[in-house]
Amino acid sequence: MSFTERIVQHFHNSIDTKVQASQVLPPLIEQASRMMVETLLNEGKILSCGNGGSAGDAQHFSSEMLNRFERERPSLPAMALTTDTSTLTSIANDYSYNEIFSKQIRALGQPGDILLAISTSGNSANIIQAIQAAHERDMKVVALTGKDGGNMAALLTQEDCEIRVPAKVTARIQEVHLLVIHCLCDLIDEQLFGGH
Ligand SMILES: O=C(CO)[C@@H](O)[C@H](O)[C@H](O)[C@H](O)COP(=O)(O)O
Ligand SMILES: [Zn+2]
Repeated sequence: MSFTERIVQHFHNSIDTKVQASQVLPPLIEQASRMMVETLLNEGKILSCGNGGSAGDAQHFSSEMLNRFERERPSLPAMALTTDTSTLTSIANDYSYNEIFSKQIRALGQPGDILLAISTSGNSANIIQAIQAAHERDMKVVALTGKDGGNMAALLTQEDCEIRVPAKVTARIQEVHLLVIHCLCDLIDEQLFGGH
């Protein structure tokens, strides 16, 4: 296979994954957006976390809340837990990498806030502990997952929402996660500032 064919194959795989996801995820994305709007209307905030590419997605979401998505509107309260390297390294160094998000949630999370927990496998230990900490703080969880949902899926309650991409390749799952994030931003703006 030439590099061009290889690249085209990536594009086609990504397109196919998005088509499959479009057939199952819309109701879950709508449900998650309504959860987030309810939190924001009640003076709550959205905390986000993930590892690697998903850390980028966590920051992508918070930046579009704090700044804006596509329309001019006031800033919305969100915070990625993946950016403060002094906090991340000190928690990992003094306690465990598994606690880098949960320790922050115990300090920052308030009842009614939402945790956006992103993991393509659903098995990253620090995301598992983040969800446990969020529940301890009476927060709800919106989980972006993939594969079989991993151990995260069993942790989620009826109050939470899991948006699980029907795919097994991490990169393809992440490509859908980013589209989901943009759908969430659009639906949040539409509910808060649009006609709905
Ligand atoms: O972005 C990629 C792969 O495309 C990687 O950096 C990936 O994010 C890392 O392997 C993460 O550690 C995977 O964690 P998770 O998605 O299973 O929670
Ligand atoms: Zn990636």
